[in-house]
Parts: sequence; C-alpha cells; structure tokens
Amino acid sequence: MERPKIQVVVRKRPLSAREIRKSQTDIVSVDSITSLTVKEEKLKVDLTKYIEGHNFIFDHVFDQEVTNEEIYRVCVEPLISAAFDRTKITCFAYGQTGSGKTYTMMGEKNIPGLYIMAAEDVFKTLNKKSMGLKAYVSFYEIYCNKLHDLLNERQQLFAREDAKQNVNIIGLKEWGVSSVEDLMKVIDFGLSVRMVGVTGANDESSRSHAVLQISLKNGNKLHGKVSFIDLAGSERGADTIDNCKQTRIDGAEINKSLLALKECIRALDQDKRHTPFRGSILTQVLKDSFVGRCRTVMIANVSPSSLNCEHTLNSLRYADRVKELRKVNKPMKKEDSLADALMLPRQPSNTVRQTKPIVSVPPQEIIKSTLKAPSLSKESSHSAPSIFKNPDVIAKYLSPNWQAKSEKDLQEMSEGHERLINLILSEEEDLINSHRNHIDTMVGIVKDEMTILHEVDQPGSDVDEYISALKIMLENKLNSIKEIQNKLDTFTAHLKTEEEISRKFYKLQTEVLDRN
Ligand SMILES: Nc1ncnc2c1ncn2[C@@H]1O[C@H](COP(=O)(O)OP(=O)(O)OP(=O)(O)O)[C@@H](O)[C@H]1O
Repeated sequence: MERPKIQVVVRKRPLSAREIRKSQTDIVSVDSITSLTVKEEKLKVDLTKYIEGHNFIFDHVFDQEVTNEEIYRVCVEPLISAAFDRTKITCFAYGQTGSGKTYTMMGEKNIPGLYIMAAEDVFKTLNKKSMGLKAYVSFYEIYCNKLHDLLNERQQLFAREDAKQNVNIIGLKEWGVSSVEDLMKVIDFGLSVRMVGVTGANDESSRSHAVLQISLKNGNKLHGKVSFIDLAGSERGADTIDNCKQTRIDGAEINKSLLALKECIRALDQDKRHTPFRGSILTQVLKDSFVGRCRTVMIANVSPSSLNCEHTLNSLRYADRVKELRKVNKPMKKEDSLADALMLPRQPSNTVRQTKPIVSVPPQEIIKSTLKAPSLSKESSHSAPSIFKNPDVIAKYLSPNWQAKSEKDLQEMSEGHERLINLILSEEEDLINSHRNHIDTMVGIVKDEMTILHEVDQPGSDVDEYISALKIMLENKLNSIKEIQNKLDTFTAHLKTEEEISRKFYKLQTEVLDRN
C-alpha cells in the first residue's frame, strides 16, 4: 500500500521536575499507539466541577517514555530512501513553547535529535550507492518575517520567485558536507547562533521558525531534500493581543504562517491544483516541500501539564485539522456532538465526566441573569486584517475587461490574491472558533431553558417572568445563528472568489509568459 503523503503524529513530553514541584498534574493519557485523551477540568453553568475528556486519534501517538530514536524509526527513517528517489522529505515540529520541539528535532547533549539520525542514514546510503550525489546543508531562521542565515552571521536573506515559479533564497549559504561529524559541526555552529538570537533572550527562539535542510545534489541539480522545521511556539500567535506593537505584529505573522502551513499541507494531501504557499514567508520558502513528489511528517509536541491544558488542546486541534480532510466522510467527532455537549445520558464511552458539586445556582438566579445580560457569543466579532479592509475590490480582477498586459499587472493581481488568501485563512480560523462558541452558547441557552421550564411547572410560579426569559433566550439563539450564518456566507463567497481569481491568474500568467 502506498504510504500517505502526510503523517501527523503526537509526542507527549514528561512532566518536568519543576512542574512536579509546583503540583501540576499530568492531564494527557496515551490510550493506544494512535489515540490519546486530554482531561480538562471544567465548570458547568451551575458551577459544578467536572472533568471532560477530549479524545483524539492520530497516525501515531508517542508517550513520555518514547525516545527520539523510536520516533525517528517510526516517522522519518522509512522516508529517507525516498529522498534518494527525487522526493522532498519535510518534518515539522509544532507545539507551544517548552513542549519539546527542539528536543525532538535538534536533541540535547548526548541525546541525538531526528536530524542527526537522518544524516547518519543519508551518509550511509551515499557511501553505499555511488550515484554521484553530494550532500549540502543550509540552516536559516524566519524571525519577525525576515530570513536570516544561521550559517553566515545571521545575514538577512531574500526569497524570490523566478520565471519558472521556483522560489530561491538569494545568498543562502549551502555547506558541502561529507560526514555526519562535518554536519554536526556546521549545525552546532548554527544552533549556537540561534540561541544567541537577536536579544539573547530565550524567549526569542520560540518566536522564530528554524529551517534545517540537507540537499542531495547531482552537480548543481537538486536530486532530493530532507528538511527539519522547528516551528515558532504555537501560542505566540496569541501575542496579537499583547500591548507591545512589535510583539503584536510578530504574533500576527506567526499566526498567519501557521495557518498558511496548515492549508499548504492539506492542499498537498488532497493533490490540489493550487497550493496557497504565498500565504506567508514560511510557506513561500518551503514551496518545493508542497509541490511535486513530497512526503511530510508533522510532529505535534504537547506538554502534559494541567497548567497548559488550553495550549495542548489547541495544538491537538491544529494537528487534527491538518490531517482531518484526508478522510472522506469523517464521522462527527464525539467531542463535538451536541448530545455529548448537552451531557444527555447517551454518553460516549470515551468521554469521562466526574461530577463534583461546588455551588448550586437557584433557577430564579438563572432567570434574573438571563433578563439582565443575555449571554451571546463570548467572542468579539471578527475584524478583517487592516491590510485588507475592502475585500470586494479584488473582484475587479474577475471582470472580463481586466486583462494582464505585462508582468507588472500580474504582480499586482498576485499581491491582491495573496491578500485575499490571508483574509481567507484568518476567516477560516475565526469561523471554526465562532462555531465552537456558538455550540457553547446554544448548550448554555438550552440548559437555561430547561431550568425555567422546570421552574414554571412549580405551583405559584410567575408566568410573566417565564415568558420574558423565554423570549430573550429565543432571541439569543436567533442572534447566535445569524452571527455564524453571516460568517459562513462571507467565508464561502471569498473562497469562490479566490478560486476564480486563481484560475484566471494562471491563465493570464501563461499568456503573458508566452508573449514575452
Ligand atoms: N521527551 C522529552 N523528554 C525529556 N525532556 C524533555 C522532552 N521534551 C522536552 N523536554 C525538556 O523540556 C524542556 C523544553 O523543551 P524544548 O526546549 O525542546 O521545547 P520547545 O518546544 O523547543 O520550546 P521553544 O519553542 O521555547 O524553543 C527542555 O528542558 C527539554 O529538555
């Protein structure tokens, strides 16, 4: 059977001594080699405490005992031979700061990381097969949306797309290496440059994506490539609400790049004609990992600590979305089902709930609070990124009168298209988050409805109060549906525009290139 193009695996790290000292508990249980459960502590509307188990299934799940070597054997080793068969192999480490990305990719003192094991196998094969191939290594990082060469004094680099649509990184140093020892020296140097970073603070490394590539070349011609990408801390995307402007901008860039990455991997998996690699500088420089013959492994690293529950769930949801569309007609996930959310007696067996009453809120209070403050979506409404205030202007490119006469026109269209992709990426994430909030809102309202219904059944109840509360609850439901419906309509309209623009762009591009 053909190996899937994408493999999504999860690695749970052990609790650190510090976390144990601070009495943080392990909330991630690895149930089998493909599934895990996150036990989240939650409060019901009536302030009862309970544990909600979120179950996830991946291609492989590694627990805290698993070594880098075992991960290498399962995820990377089977792909190395493909690199000698003109395939681009890419391995991503994703996860929040401190979840073990660098430990996995680069290793630590006396603990080799995945890249070193891959290099050993690459050199073994090179020595065995005399194919006239030579190995070159490059190592750079993307920090504040700029490329820096870690093997050349952090010199700033620029990515350019040539006429054949290949993306080249101008000035990137590639070092010829002929043994693992050579390679280790070069990479240790790059790592030490990375650690120092711009300000020297450790915080900085989690804000950059590090890209380490081993290229196999026949003369000047690229034959195969193995890339290891230690991504920026996934939670850094949330820095968009930070007070400092620069931090906010960096956060937005990280967010954009992680969203674009997800889209590119999914496009690769679905053999889509169009890969939205222009969505960020990260996906742009990794373009050749998303087109043609490629194999990708995404390792989602998670912390087991109770304190990191939200980030862990976010990382797993992201990883789940990367692989989700591979399955056609995927059954509705248990954790999302309304019956589950409503806590009806038909509980799925993998959802664990331990109910511990703390305070019980009297039904009258629920009625009062409904009358005072109708609880709508928790989330603030989505606002488009400032770079794209009026998405409809892009529609001008679809007018039959608009034709690209020159490469400059094409460039203008491509930039408009890129802005539209950015908007779509953020809208998609917003829609999914809003949908989750919508379900929470609905569940909250249904529970409130059940409470007032129970209340009105009691002798001597106040029907007027019941009517007012019910009216508000129904209005809230309608508003919540309208809100999500509007987002869905806008999103699907933009998707349609993007597809049409993309089609027209490639047609015009061929015409312009043929003309010149
Ligand atoms: N599987 C593991 N076994 C033992 N220790 C681990 C493991 N994974 C991570 N650690 C330890 O956890 C700490 C954080 O790991 P690491 O630096 O790799 O995180 P990171 O995700 O790369 O963080 P950042 O995004 O900040 O660079 C390190 O001290 C590392 O030694």
